[in-house]
Amino acid sequence: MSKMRFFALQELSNRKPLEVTAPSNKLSDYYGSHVFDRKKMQEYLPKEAYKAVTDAIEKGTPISREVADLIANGMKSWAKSLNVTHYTHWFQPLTDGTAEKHDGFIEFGEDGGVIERFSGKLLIQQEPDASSFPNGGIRNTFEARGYTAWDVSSPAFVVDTTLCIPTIFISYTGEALDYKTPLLKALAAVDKAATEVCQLFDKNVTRVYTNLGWEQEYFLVDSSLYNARPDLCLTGRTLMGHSSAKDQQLEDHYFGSIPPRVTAFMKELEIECHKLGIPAKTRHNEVAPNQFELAPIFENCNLANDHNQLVMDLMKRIARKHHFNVLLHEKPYSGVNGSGKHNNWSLCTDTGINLFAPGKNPKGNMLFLTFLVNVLMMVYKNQNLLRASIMSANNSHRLGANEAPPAILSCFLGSQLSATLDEIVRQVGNEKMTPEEKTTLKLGIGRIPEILLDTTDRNRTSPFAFTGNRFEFRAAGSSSNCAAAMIAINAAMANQLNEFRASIEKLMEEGVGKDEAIFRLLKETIIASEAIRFEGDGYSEEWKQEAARRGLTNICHVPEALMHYVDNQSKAVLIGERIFNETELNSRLEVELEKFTMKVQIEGRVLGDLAINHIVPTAVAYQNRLLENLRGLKEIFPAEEYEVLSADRKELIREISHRVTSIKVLVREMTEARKVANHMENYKERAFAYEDKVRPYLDQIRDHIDRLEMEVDDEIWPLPKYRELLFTK
Ligand SMILES: NC(=O)CC[C@H](N)C(=O)O
Repeated sequence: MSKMRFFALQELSNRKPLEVTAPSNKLSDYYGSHVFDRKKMQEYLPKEAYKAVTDAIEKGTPISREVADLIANGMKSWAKSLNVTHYTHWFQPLTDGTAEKHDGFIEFGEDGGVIERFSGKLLIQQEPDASSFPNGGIRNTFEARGYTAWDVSSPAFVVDTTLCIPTIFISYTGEALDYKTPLLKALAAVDKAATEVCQLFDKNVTRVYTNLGWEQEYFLVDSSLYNARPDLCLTGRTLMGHSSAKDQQLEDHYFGSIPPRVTAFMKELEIECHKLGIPAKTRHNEVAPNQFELAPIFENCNLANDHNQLVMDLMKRIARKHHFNVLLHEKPYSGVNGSGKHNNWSLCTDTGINLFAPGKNPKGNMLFLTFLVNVLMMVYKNQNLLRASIMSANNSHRLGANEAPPAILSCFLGSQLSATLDEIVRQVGNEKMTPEEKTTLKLGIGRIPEILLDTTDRNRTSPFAFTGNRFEFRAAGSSSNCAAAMIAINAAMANQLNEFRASIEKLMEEGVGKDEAIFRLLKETIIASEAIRFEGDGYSEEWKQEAARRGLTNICHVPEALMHYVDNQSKAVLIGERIFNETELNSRLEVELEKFTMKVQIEGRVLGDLAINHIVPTAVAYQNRLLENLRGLKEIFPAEEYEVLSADRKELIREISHRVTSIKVLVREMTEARKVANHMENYKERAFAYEDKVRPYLDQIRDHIDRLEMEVDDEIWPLPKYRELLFTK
């Protein structure tokens, strides 16, 4: 093993950036070339089939079997033009990735000869085995079979020689087993609720779309080094490793010049993204050494999320070509920045209004303020659901550490906008407002665009920050499926908007005018949600105390945070808005808890193995060399001098012994703790036991190993060190 580290370092010295050439100098020549978009549909589909697809996308009308056959045939013809041989339903089970099973177009024709066919039936629906994917107990109670069904709103695309059809994935009995199904429901719920609120202001609005712009952070590490670190290979993070003398202290990596091998990787990644119609736009070095970011232009949420899933997959594949491994884990290295996947979220009407951007007149601004204030209330009431939606074994290492938002939810608005809200509270009285009062208020509200233009500040420490025309949910983790956060946020927003509208209608029924009803309710909501507004440093210790005083929750314990998926408020939102039924919600919780348990279990096993089979033998070998040295010293020096000369080595031998013993004891105890937890019948108890009883050992064992790393001869240390992992370009 120890040789691996040195082979790896040797191999590295010969690496060169790969040559990457774009298919054309003009991006538009190949942008979307691998997507069955509207233009290609028009070209490859008969008129009636084209109309059926666009109707299905826009109005949700079902597609008949006959038409599906026509569409499938057209799709196949297009795919053949790209030398495609296989097709697959492409879906997003509750794992950390996507799923696909390729089938060839090959079939026997009537005369027994071989033909290539793709039927409407296969396009629309397929039946993978649901029991082999995480299903949170649904499979135990029902049949194992599952269905994948075509999501017409996301276009088919070609990767390599396979035609991929985005689908939802449900059980035989109709329960969602994926991220896409509830996401589509949450998007529909917020569409309906937001449209109804918009109609209080503007009857022309008939739909509200959700936009998502994600920012994918990641680390790259040379494949040779990666392969020499079993912990990286098996858990996605380093379970040990003393910090490098230099890491990100000098802040010299962020936005720095991108290393040539990385540029080559990024270029190829972007080309592949563009072929797939993924509007990749921004690339840069992130804060930690060897950390980078890719961000596209925002898109419709469902499509944006498919694209993010696709990008994560592309990254892994393209990185390998460039002799890199991409680390999507939220915290691959302790002590330096982790990786987030900030979700930029906005709502937009079919009349072209961004509901999180101030309007051109007081009326438009009232609409903006209404949505803004409802977001604050949504976050305030659903802090626990929002946290549950992004909490995981991985992300728990990131939250609250090295420039990542804390586990406390709060909203940053910027001081000016915040002051405007306070002003509304001040100006709206408890009595009926006079026309003059209303005019003054509206005038004030009318000034919002000017205010925002110059003064939208940024606050990197806020988990839910307003950034001028959208909100940025910064707590989401780099390896996660954005859908988890988007389901929670959009469902919660739908719920909040429904309540808001109901309250307005009630006031209006009681004879209060519409404007006044809105003002009053805005005031009430601003006051009620005040605790969630925070403009200061979200990383500071004071904020933790202040947040506690405000009654905000701060839950770092993973199972405890996840349990809030099923608290009363979360149920009111997720079941109330019909995103999940009771069974689905419980199964989701079970999947998340089990995922947590298994990740910690794997980490425990890997660490145990590395500690006992790699680190302890290395430490003992070094100790033997020290002993040898002592014996030599003793031979040639008089006793008194020997005592003086050998003192430090004796101390080191003692120290190494102490650490080796501690590691052995701790690994044994950790294994016992795992056994106890594994025997627990109930998955909730098991997850709690893993958090409370198993996980603490990981840090304790690591601590001894990291100290040994500083003591043992570098030449025999078996695992690539942080300085090598972080600084090799
Ligand atoms: N520059 C940045 O925005 C750092 C973000 C940080 N990597 C995170 O985990 O969220």
